[in-house]
Amino acid sequence: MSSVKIECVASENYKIGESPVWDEKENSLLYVDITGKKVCKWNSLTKQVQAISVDAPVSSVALRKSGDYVITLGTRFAALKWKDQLVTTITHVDKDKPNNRFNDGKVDPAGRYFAGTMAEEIRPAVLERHQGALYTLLADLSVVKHFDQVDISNGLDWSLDHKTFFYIDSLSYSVDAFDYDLHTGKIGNRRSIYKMEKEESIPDGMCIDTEGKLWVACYDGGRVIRLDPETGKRIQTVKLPVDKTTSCCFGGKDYSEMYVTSASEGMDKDWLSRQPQAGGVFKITGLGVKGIPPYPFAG
Ligand SMILES: O=C(O)[C@H](O)[C@@H](O)[C@H](O)[C@H](O)CO
Ligand SMILES: [Zn+2]
Repeated sequence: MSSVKIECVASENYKIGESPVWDEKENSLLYVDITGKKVCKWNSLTKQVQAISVDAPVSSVALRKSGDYVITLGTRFAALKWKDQLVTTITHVDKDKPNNRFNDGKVDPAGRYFAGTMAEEIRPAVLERHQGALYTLLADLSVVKHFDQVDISNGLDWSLDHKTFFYIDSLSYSVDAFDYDLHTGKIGNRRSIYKMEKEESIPDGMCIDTEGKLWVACYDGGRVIRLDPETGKRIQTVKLPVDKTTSCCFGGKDYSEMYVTSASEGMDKDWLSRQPQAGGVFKITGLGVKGIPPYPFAG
């Protein structure tokens, strides 16, 4: 049996750390601090963090085929040139909703960038309901809207055979599945595959492993849980030393390490003094399971 080890690799008390994504070419973990308005890069060789400040809440970052990155910034999809620290808008969504921002985003196996929106939070998980929608940015830089009435658009990933899309709208306390057509990028036949237990609190970011099992970060639950989408059962729980675990991805050598982001926003002094690593980024080793490389945006 492997023994699970957890280490805090970046302890900067980010406000809302999110969207971890492994950049193999750079031996680095990319992630964002949403309300801290920063895109960060942690170099696994030097252990140093580089950060680029942006002018709006930045909720996700993805690799790009042509090099560099794409991000969701406010209600915009934007291109990020790391070396030049240059951000250029690609396109806007939710133009009629000035109080909205993007949240989690991820690229599908065909290179489409999926990302959803939500109303700005008054405090964690408290916001005007049903304001969000799920979008895709296509390689030709056009945008498709899949559905609206979303509360907090969150974790997303695809099954290993690319026939299922997994999705979390946090306030439904459910992990959902859709049939997925990789050829067209269309989704349908929504159903719930897992309902959160009370102590797991709010489902947030999510990723898949090489065995087709889902890992879900539990916001206010201080853990990541491993789910079998076939049986709808939880098969593992890994607790972290912070409550506000926001998202997870695999990275490192052969994608054998898991990286977990967390938040500190919304915690009072007392809570923060009990959890000094709140807002940190964690590396979990010894899980005995690997992940798959992130797909780059095709545009
Ligand atoms: O990390 C995110 O995805 C959101 O932007 C956060 O704000 C939390 O998820 C939310 O507060 C809990 O639902
Ligand atoms: Zn999230």
